[in-house]
Amino acid sequence: METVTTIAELREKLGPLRRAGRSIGFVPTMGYLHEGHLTLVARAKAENAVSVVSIFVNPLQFGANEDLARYPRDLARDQALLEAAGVDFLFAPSVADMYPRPMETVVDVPKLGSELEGAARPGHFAGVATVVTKLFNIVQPDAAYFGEKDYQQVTIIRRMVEDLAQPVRVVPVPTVREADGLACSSRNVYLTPAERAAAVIVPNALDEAARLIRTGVTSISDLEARITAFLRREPLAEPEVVALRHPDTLEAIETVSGPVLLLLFVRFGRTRLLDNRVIDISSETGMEAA
Ligand SMILES: Nc1ncnc2c1ncn2[C@@H]1O[C@H](COP(=O)(O)OP(=O)(O)OP(=O)(O)O)[C@@H](O)[C@H]1O
Ligand SMILES: CC(C)(CO)[C@@H](O)C(=O)[O-]
Ligand code: BAL
Repeated sequence: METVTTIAELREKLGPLRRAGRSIGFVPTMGYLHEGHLTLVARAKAENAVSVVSIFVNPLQFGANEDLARYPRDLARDQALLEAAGVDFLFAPSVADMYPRPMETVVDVPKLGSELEGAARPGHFAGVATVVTKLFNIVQPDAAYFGEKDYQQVTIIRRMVEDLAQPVRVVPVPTVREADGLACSSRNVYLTPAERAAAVIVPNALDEAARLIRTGVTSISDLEARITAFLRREPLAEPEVVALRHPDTLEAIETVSGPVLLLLFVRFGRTRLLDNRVIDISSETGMEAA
């Protein structure tokens, strides 16, 4: 694996490979890698001739009071993991290389980006869309791999790619979980042991929602209230977003009449955990009694 730290050097390395017709698979990350990231990497490697992973903690997507400064970083450990995974190129640029002067240009998907996580983090998704567009322009991948854990993010990126005809195939990858069901996330390291133990309530709430829907609860407001109450049974959990939405458009719906997306943002202390599940009772087995 080669670690490349400048845009110019990466372009120099990838240009001949692209011109030789070798497909490039790209995994953008903010580092501090875990099994979720490594699953995206495995897909990118399996489906492309050349694999590129970026590690860049993007200041544009952090609000003034967020965790940019303390976001976990360990480049040496990440390099060892990516080397072992057989990645071809790690792109780890500095902020000065990505943003030599303040950005005047912004890519925004304002409607999808201003609600749910976007309502709690104003400007976050414009920061994501802008850096992902810039990374796509630098890497020019054939395919880019994103985790479904960040469901709103991948929905926004798919829409951006469609609207702007960006020549990239966006590949969503299912959420990878720890043994107790908690979604792998770099921010899990912020949790105290008590918060980590309590966090299992989040995947359990996804199961509870599926159970309620299977037993015939169809009112969205009823379901949201019952899932919020379920989460509140855990004293360390502070539910911030409990939303059932249309899985493709993220639009609000009133009743369950097909597949529905449950999005959860739950705070434990200062740490916000994300999770989600598309619940489709027509494809779920094991009907339960109410
Ligand atoms: N558990 C997971 N399963 C699959 N993909 C994941 C998982 N966690 C993160 N990803 C994906 O990895 C990519 C890089 O994400 P990022 O580096 O922000 O990691 P993260 O664990 O989501 O970090 P954070 O804790 O800051 O949310 C994103 O596409 C993200 O959706
Ligand atoms: C896609 C991304 C790498 C853009 O900075 C980031 O939002 C992330 O890690 O999910
Ligand atoms: N959603 C992953 C990146 C972030 O939280 O800023």
